[in-house]
Amino acid sequence: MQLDVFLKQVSINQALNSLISHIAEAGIEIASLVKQGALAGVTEKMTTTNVQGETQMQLDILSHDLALAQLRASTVVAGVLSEEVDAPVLFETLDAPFLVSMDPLDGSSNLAINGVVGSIFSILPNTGVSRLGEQAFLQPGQAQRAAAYVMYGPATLLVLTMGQGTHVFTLDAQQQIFTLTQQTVQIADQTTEFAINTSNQRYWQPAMQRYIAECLHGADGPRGHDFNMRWCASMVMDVHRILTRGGVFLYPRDTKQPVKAGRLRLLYEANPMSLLVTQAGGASIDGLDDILSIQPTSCHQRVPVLLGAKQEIQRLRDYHQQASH
Ligand SMILES: O=P(O)(O)OC[C@H]1O[C@](O)(COP(=O)(O)O)[C@@H](O)[C@@H]1O
Ligand SMILES: [Mg+2]
Ligand SMILES: [Mg+2]
Repeated sequence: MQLDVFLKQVSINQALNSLISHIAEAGIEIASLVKQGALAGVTEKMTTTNVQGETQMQLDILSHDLALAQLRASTVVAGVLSEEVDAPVLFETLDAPFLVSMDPLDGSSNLAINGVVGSIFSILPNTGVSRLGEQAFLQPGQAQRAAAYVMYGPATLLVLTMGQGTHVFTLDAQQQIFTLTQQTVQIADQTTEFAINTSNQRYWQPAMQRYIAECLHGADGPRGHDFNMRWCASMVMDVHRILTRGGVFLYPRDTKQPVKAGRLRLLYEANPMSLLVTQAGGASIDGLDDILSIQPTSCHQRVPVLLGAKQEIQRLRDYHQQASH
């Protein structure tokens, strides 16, 4: 089933359907640039840094521009918060029904090694951006109307939730149309696979030290079985693996840079991914609290992210609760 047919079947909200179609178009445009690699200059670094102080890749900027143009063209978006700009971009359509928070290119360090990258989108209701300005974006993740990522891998995928399950669409490269290939994804409650950047181990808190130590002890330790490990350095790819074959993805709080609560950004990485994962039967916490219930305090706020298999995330929550007493 093609994306537009699917949208008509599951939602009568034409504005939302149109917005998702424009996000899909942005994904198709970015995918064709990614596939050109060095021929399109996408592996080149810029001399500029973004608001996070990270060196931007040429494709970070191009993806931001392409996605912004599609969101503006939809006419149903009032403003866009992007990883690549300091303050939200407000459109002339200030009373339009939606706001979008986006990471136009996630995992961009992978471009240099021809690895998988993606784009992440969070769709929020417009609760008054004309009055509130950037405050209007500071809504908890549970307010999201939809969330999606586009994954630029061997195949280009659109993974979407509108609050009724998480669904996977694959791009037909010939026709340039997304087609439904997996409906209502379900993440298994248990897993024997974890994803974490262990080079940060010495900075983790005791609860995370305990969880990973127990996994590494495998069959000889308290868990009684061996664990496997994966780390793609691309949240889109790591989350996609969890949606398709299970597991947990962990980017915990650490003391590496004490001013940062975690590495990932709440409004355009943690929240949309948490909605996609919870809609697939998984869980997502910052250690103690559900990510989707966190009240944001600033646009580029960082947050620890532990998401995936429900029972493992509950175990992690227990360990954090025990350590906090
Ligand atoms: O470099 P590290 O510590 O492995 O971090 C990888 C994480 O950083 C990110 O690349 C951050 O995203 P950006 O590339 O959009 O800044 C995530 O995709 C990934 O999970
Ligand atoms: Mg990112
Ligand atoms: Mg990015």
